[in-house]
Amino acid sequence: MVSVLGGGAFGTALAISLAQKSPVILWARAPEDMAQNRENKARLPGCELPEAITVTGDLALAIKDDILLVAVPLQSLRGFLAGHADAFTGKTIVACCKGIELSTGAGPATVIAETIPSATSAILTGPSFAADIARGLPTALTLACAEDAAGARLQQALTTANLRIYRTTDTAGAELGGALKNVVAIACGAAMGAGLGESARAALMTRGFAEMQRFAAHRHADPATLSGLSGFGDLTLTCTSQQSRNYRLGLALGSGSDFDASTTVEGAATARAMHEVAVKNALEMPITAAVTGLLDGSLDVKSAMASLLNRPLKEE
Ligand SMILES: NC(=O)C1=CN([C@@H]2O[C@H](COP(=O)(O)OP(=O)(O)OC[C@H]3O[C@@H](n4cnc5c(N)ncnc54)[C@H](OP(=O)(O)O)[C@@H]3O)[C@@H](O)[C@H]2O)C=CC1
Ligand SMILES: O=C(CO)COP(=O)(O)O
Repeated sequence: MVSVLGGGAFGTALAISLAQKSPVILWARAPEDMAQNRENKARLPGCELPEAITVTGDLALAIKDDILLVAVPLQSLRGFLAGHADAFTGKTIVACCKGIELSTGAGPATVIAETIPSATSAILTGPSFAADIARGLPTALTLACAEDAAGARLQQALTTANLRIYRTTDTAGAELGGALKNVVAIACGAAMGAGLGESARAALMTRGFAEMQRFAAHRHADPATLSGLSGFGDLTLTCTSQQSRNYRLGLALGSGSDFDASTTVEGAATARAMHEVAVKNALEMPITAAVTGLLDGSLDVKSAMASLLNRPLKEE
């Protein structure tokens, strides 16, 4: 059986999809409202929880299962796993989060390996809005697991009628694609919010993808992974849809409107983390630098765009 740990939008959507096949435990740290109303009104309104889902706040009950999907934000992942390290010993842990840790520069697969070395670690990533999955719309994701046999088992276990899962052993590539596309989505949102137009967005997506490939090469990821669902696929979705919170943060920055600071926006911390790694390693990441400047208030969109346009001319 599969348990989903984390009662946010994505965890709830995955539980709803998996419940088509077998019973699922959905653990949340505040489960009461969801358990009572059979709906995650706060994070995924309008999606009824099927009977096959048991909502619980009892982590010991949820961790009894073999396959544990962990859907908490990346910056909380290490603390969450370390806080229950004994219970996670020897389990199969699939991180369902996207980002790079601010304190270490590590992605989710590395965080699992460092905190629970006895676990089999994997990542589930790719272009998918929680609401689409929960509504049963067709979605394709990437399951990355360094151990191919374990990856194949997870691929079978997690595929549902509407969730088609591809697999790879390149965990570094999969985690970087999912993390870095959020930074580019903030840049694209900012350009659109400031009225710079769709041609500017296409340029940012393309040159942002070049930054993603550069960063991934630095981490010895397979370039082919970046061209797949977890990289190019998710970049396309996130940079073009107002369903994306990263894109919406960018829109707010670009248009000078308010944004609810309690929203989960993985790209904000990831931009800062990437920028730090890039500076330390002399990696050329101008869009990431511009997004970091927008986020810390040291740049406005006009000067951020000027900083990109005024760089020395180069070959593509
Ligand atoms: N939403 C989407 O469409 C998709 C999201 N993702 C990824 O999924 C991950 C989670 O995002 P999402 O579900 O959307 O976010 P939400 O903001 O909807 O929910 C985050 C959840 O994480 C819980 N949480 C936060 N910190 C902790 C902690 N320390 N211990 C336990 N639980 C914690 C929150 O609990 P509480 O409610 O109690 O605060 C909340 O239930 C992100 O990395 C995101 O990039 C991936 C694909 C699609
Ligand atoms: O990762 C996602 C889509 O694949 C969700 O995007 P946001 O976190 O920007 O909402």
